[in-house]
Amino acid sequence: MTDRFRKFIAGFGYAFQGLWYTIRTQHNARVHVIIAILVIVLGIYLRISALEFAIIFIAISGVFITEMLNTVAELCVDLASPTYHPLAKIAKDVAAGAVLANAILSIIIGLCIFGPHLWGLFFHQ
Ligand SMILES: Nc1ncnc2c1ncn2[C@@H]1O[C@H](COP(=O)(O)OP(=O)(O)OP(=O)(O)O)[C@@H](O)[C@H]1O
Repeated sequence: MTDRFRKFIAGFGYAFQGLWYTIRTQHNARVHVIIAILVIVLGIYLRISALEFAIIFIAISGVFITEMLNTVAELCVDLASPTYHPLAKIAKDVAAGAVLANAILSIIIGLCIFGPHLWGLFFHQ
C-alpha cells in the first residue's frame, strides 16, 4: 500500500470519527437520526417516488450536515473563548440559527412531499 493511499484511507477513519463524535455527543443529532429513520420508513410505506426520496435525502443530509457544522462552531468557540464574550455568543447563536433554519426548511419539504400522499391515504380511499 502506498503512503498516499494509506493517508487517503486514514482520512476516512478521521471523518467517521467526526461523524460518530457528533452522534455520540449531540442530543439534537440523535433526534435527527431517529426522525430520519421514521421519515424513510414512512416514505417506503407510502411508496413515494425515487425523485421524492432524493429530495427527502437532501433534506435529511442538509439538517445533519448543518448540525455537524454547528458542533464545529461550538467547539471552536469553546476553544477560543472559554469564558463569556459577546462575539462568542453571536457565533454560537448564528450557528444554532443555521440548524433551526435548516430544520424549518426540512419540515416544509416534508409537508410538500408527504402532504399529498397522506391526504390521498386518508380522504380518497
Ligand atoms: N463563551 C461564550 N460566550 C458567550 N455566550 C456563550 C458562550 N458559550 C455559550 N454561550 C451562549 O450560550 C448558548 C448555549 O451554548 P452552549 O455551548 O451550551 O450550546 P448548546 O446549543 O447548548 O449546545 P450543546 O448542548 O451541544 O453544548 C449559546 O447559544 C450562546 O448564546
